[in-house]
Amino acid sequence: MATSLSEAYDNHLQLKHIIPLDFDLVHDVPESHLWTQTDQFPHTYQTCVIEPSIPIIDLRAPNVVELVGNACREWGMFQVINHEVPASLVEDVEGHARQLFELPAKQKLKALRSPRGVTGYGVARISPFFSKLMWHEGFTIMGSAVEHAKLLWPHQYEEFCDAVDNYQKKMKSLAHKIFLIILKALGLEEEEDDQETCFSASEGALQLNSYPSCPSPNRAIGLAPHTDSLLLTILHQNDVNGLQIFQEDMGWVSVPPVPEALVVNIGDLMHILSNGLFPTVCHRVVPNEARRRFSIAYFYGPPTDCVIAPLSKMSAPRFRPVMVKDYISLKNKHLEKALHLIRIN
Ligand SMILES: C=C1C[C@]23C[C@H]1CC[C@H]2[C@@]12CCC[C@@](C)(C(=O)O1)[C@H]2[C@@H]3C(=O)O
Ligand SMILES: O=C(O)CCC(=O)C(=O)O
Ligand SMILES: [Fe+2]
Repeated sequence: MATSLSEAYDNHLQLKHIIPLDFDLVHDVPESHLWTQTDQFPHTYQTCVIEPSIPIIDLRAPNVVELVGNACREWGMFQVINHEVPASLVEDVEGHARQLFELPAKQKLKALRSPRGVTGYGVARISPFFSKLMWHEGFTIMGSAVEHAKLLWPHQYEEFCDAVDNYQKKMKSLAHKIFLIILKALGLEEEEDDQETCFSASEGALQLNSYPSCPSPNRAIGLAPHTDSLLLTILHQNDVNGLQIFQEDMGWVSVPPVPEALVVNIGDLMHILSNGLFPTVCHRVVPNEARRRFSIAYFYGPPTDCVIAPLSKMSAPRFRPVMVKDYISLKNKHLEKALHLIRIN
């Protein structure tokens, strides 16, 4: 029987790795969230001084394949405009996310993720890998959000559900469109490769992120450095800075919010498909002292029983074939080391 995306993520967590801090109650960064002096800060805190900019690509540009290909090779990330997702829908979902995270902690805990579950309210899934907690709270949706939304708003959950359903549909078709552009950039014509057939039934997950304003932003982290696991991620950010990507030669580079643009980044599975040609981009979020940041991330991935391997046209494969669900388990256990475990040396 096919494994669903949420089943693939099933692993048992302790409550301390699920319940976020009640940020309304704190006026300083508690010990549990203090990230200075930890040897777990994987890279320096320093941000890049000359800010190079991540490409902004018009999806209607005649040379879109070339632009996307260059951005994927050089950055593993780009922003898209003219993506045809209505601004009103994005604003609507952002408004609902704001309403959700502004509920009193007691109310939000009603929709807490279960220790084995993947959907609902809680800290980021990567939290157990770090000794310090993050200045962040999240709400994960896979498929319908009804079950959890009913617990939050027993009488008016429908508006929330309709908005996120609609958003997921739009994201899915946009993600598929961008995925096909990326395949073309890799020199593959539609339906040329067997793997593509598997991808046509791709799945997705939606993550609402909230990063409350932080009294001491240099001593806390919004979201610790990580790469996204699936094929690609499409992100909307509100107008509060915070997202940064790590580039070997430059350090941390900010990804500024651009009105109406969506951020696209390569995930681990795309890195494998491209045989390492496209980097899976390491990113993090730094907190803001004055304002609360919101983001909405859509993760696009193939069905979990699909096998992922470098595209057949690539010579000298650098990764061995892996089933999506097995890669997810590896990532759940080993985080960023997962990619090395499937590398052919
Ligand atoms: C479909 C996904 C993708 C997940 C896991 C699951 C649901 C939530 C996603 C995130 C969201 C926050 C960062 C991340 C790294 C995390 O901790 O949870 C993401 C992760 C991944 O890209 O692996
Ligand atoms: O909030 C952001 O900008 C980043 C979110 C993110 O990296 C994620 O949800 O995986
Ligand atoms: Fe991410």
